[in-house]
Amino acid sequence: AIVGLQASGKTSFVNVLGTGQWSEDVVPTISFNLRKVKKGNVTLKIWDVAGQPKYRSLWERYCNGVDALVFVVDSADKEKFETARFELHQLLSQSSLLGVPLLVLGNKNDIDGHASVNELIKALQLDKITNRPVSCYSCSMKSQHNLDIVLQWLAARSH
Ligand SMILES: Nc1nc2c(ncn2[C@@H]2O[C@H](COP(=O)(O)OP(=O)(O)OP(=O)(O)O)[C@@H](O)[C@H]2O)c(=O)[nH]1
Ligand SMILES: [Mg+2]
Repeated sequence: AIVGLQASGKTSFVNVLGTGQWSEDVVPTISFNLRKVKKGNVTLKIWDVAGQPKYRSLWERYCNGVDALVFVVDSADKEKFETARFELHQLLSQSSLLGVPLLVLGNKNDIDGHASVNELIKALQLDKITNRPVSCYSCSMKSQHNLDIVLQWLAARSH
């Protein structure tokens, strides 16, 4: 399941994974989309969940039972880090999601002044998450930077 605040780039991520192509042409998600992406011999079944405030109460429902959680952050929008931190820890406090591996993506690293991985770890208090494996990568859907290691991370959590 892919969650995170609105406009962080969740749908762009799924689009780039699925088509290999970047497009600016993306609309805010309403509720959720279920997407299937085949990469080599792995088929990813992805819940792309909407990030606007009114949809955030849905996140737990779509995260329940998944092999991995991906939390996408706009690393160039530092004013939203506090809200992102709050929503992430709120989600992880749900007992149904105990132990599920977490990948935090600091997206939009093509934009000047974006936060580094270390800044994200601090701002989102990722060091306080002790009840599951946690990884954090800086990436860009636009330039496709680090998409290869993101895909490797996901493939390693499949069964
Ligand atoms: N510069 C830059 N822009 C990006 C990147 N990824 C996404 N965007 C832009 O960010 C905006 C939001 O992208 P979406 O993929 O719709 O974001 P979302 O997280 O799915 O948003 P919701 O569906 O509302 O939760 C769009 O204008 C994208 O073109 C990136 O890596 N770099
Ligand atoms: Mg979306």
